[in-house]
Amino acid sequence: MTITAIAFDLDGTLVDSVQDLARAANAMRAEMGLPALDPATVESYVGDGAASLVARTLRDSHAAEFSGSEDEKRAMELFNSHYRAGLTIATKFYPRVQEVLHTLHERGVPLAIVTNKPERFTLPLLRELGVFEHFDAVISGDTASDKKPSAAPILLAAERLGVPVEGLLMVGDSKNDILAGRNAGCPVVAVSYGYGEVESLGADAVIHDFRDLLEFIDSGL
Ligand SMILES: O=C(O)COP(=O)(O)O
Ligand SMILES: [Mg+2]
Repeated sequence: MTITAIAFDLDGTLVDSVQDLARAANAMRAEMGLPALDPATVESYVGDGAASLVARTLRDSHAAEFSGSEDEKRAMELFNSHYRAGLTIATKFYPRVQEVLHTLHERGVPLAIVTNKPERFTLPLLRELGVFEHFDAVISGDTASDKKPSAAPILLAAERLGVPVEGLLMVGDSKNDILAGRNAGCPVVAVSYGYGEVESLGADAVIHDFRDLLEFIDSGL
């Protein structure tokens, strides 16, 4: 397998954003007269984009999906404004992410972000963390025709990077990332430290430390 480019998931893979997501969700809940949720509960609701996160944190239920009710619309507006005002208060890169991104960028490997987070958060977050310039394509949850687990955002990333999708490695922390990679026909590496349980989902490799990505890539480049 020859890897010519890499697409990274964002939340749970490059950055731990749970504290800021939980703060925004709880600020929304407080304004709606609801008690706070603990960050671990909010973490379990992350992965399918902001609308799902808002519906789930509003109802405190994994089964909740955004239906467009007046309550949900108000919750969405509140969440959006609180999260946009504090995208990187506590959000941090996981260990060794910056050094590996820098190494890959220096080597000239085309890099993309493929996240379910909406553009209005993804773009300023990458800028605030100082890594926006490392990426040749940024595909957010509302950039392509559909979100992960659809293949659409990965196919769009490959098109924008100008590489065949078979050589684009998808790196992610959740079932959605692995399924999207499989649906797109590209190799997949899962990280074990993120928000999803990935050990038995059929990724080509599961890594526990971000630096192990270099070894995986060097075996295929
Ligand atoms: O915003 C989300 O729900 C998850 O985002 P991710 O695709 O970067 O993990
Ligand atoms: Mg993720």
